[in-house]
Amino acid sequence: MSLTVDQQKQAAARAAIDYIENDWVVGVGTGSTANHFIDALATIKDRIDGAVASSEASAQRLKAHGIRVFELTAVGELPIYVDGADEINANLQMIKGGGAALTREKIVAQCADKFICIADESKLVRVLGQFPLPVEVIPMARSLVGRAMVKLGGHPAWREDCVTDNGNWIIDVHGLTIDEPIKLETAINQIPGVVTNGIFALRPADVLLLGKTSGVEVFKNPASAR
Ligand SMILES: O=C[C@H](O)[C@H](O)[C@H](O)COP(=O)(O)O
Repeated sequence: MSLTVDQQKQAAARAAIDYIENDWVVGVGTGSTANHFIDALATIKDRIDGAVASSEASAQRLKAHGIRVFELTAVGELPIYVDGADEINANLQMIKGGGAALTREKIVAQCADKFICIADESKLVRVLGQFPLPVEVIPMARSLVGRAMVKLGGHPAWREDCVTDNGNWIIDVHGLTIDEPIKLETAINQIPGVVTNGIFALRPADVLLLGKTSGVEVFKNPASAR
């Protein structure tokens, strides 16, 4: 058996189904790996109550499968959140937002008791930052935030063709070596006009289901009690 990258994503997504208990409302992420998870969730839709989506795209896909989609405000807390990542390190800290859904993803993840990251093996890195760091900004703050990112050692690029589900813009910051993810996540979020940035270190994943060419490997966050 030698799984392709897409098969690795699908295998990780299917493995996440084992963590879903009856009558749960499931927090659902965004992206190609999360799409595999939504498709897998459809196979057990009769034993769950529904889902909370982290993007309009995921909400549409869930609804197309006949899965009930709740507003987060109607549910409050969630037992679980399942999502992909652009990069993840050994502490299960991540870069997310390649699909511009980072802010809603961070909000839904924060409401979840357990965060399961599903990813193909290319996403596992030693140090975060090879993938350009997405930062969601209020449009009028784009230049201000860009200059601040240069001071932090990055090379910002405006994702010109992108408006987020929240009506904001994305700056992708290249050239960062993120040795201290919590520190940088916190620092960037202090810049006026930043909605949030794509470092998920203050709230890392609890479990990583990593699809590899040989199958799925499970990593547990040693710092997590969940
Ligand atoms: O905004 C998008 C999300 O953070 C995704 O989870 C991330 O980009 C990974 O996407 P994919 O599963 O397509 O690699």
